Amino acid sequence: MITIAMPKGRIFEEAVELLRKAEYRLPPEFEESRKLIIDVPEEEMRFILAKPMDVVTYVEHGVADLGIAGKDVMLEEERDVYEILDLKISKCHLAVAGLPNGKVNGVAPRVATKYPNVASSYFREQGEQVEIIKLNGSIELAPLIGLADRIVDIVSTGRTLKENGLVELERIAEITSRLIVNPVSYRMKDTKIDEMMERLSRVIGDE
Ligand SMILES: Nc1ncnc2c1ncn2[C@@H]1O[C@H](COP(=O)(O)OP(=O)(O)OP(=O)(O)O)[C@@H](O)[C@H]1O
Ligand SMILES: O=P(O)(O)OC[C@H]1O[C@H](OP(=O)(O)OP(=O)(O)O)[C@H](O)[C@@H]1O
Repeated sequence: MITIAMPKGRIFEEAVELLRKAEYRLPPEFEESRKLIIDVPEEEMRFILAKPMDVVTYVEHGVADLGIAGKDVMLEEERDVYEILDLKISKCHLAVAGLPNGKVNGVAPRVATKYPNVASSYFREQGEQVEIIKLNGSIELAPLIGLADRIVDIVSTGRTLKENGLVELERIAEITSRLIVNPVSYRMKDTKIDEMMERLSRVIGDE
């Protein structure tokens, strides 16, 4: 039996589609129910459904053997898990954005973000002193309302930036979802995990 932590939200649908393409027989419960634990006995698999930021926690603690997590989450927190496969789904990038010709008042620009560690290390590497303001969502609001001078956030289509009159200033990192594994599970259940990697690798897109 193998336990996989799946992120609820936007990655979920693409991840389920990828698993089905790899010929894992997942029941309609995946779309239809509000259950947080879904057992698939014919595949000897158990799926647990978690918040995207929490998937790594379940895998690190070993209550899930595997998980699917955005690279953004992996970059934000150093965790004791192995990243074993780029699933090439939920593509987006992390970027610095702000108002066009936005002026900075004071010495250290204020940067609003859901990713305080990524933002701090990025600006440290740039040799720029900033004040980080942690938010949990609607990051684009911060410069509009005067909470921050810039933001560090996910950009996908660019629509949220555009519709809020913001512009991308610097690109920080390319993001896709990754298959992650608990180090002990990787040793104990290597045959089943390797088989899963092979099956997924065959159906992952090339772009
Ligand atoms: N606009 C986007 N387009 C594509 N992928 C995205 C986008 N925004 C985020 N992602 C990716 O999807 C992952 C999950 O995002 P999602 O919005 O579902 O969850 P969340 O914002 O962390 O959680 P919640 O909104 O439930 O608090 C992110 O970690 C990132 O890798
Ligand atoms: O470039 P786009 O295609 O417009 O996508 C980018 C937006 O998507 C994410 O937000 P999400 O929808 O997860 O909402 P949130 O603000 O609650 O995090 C991200 O934080 C951006 O705001």
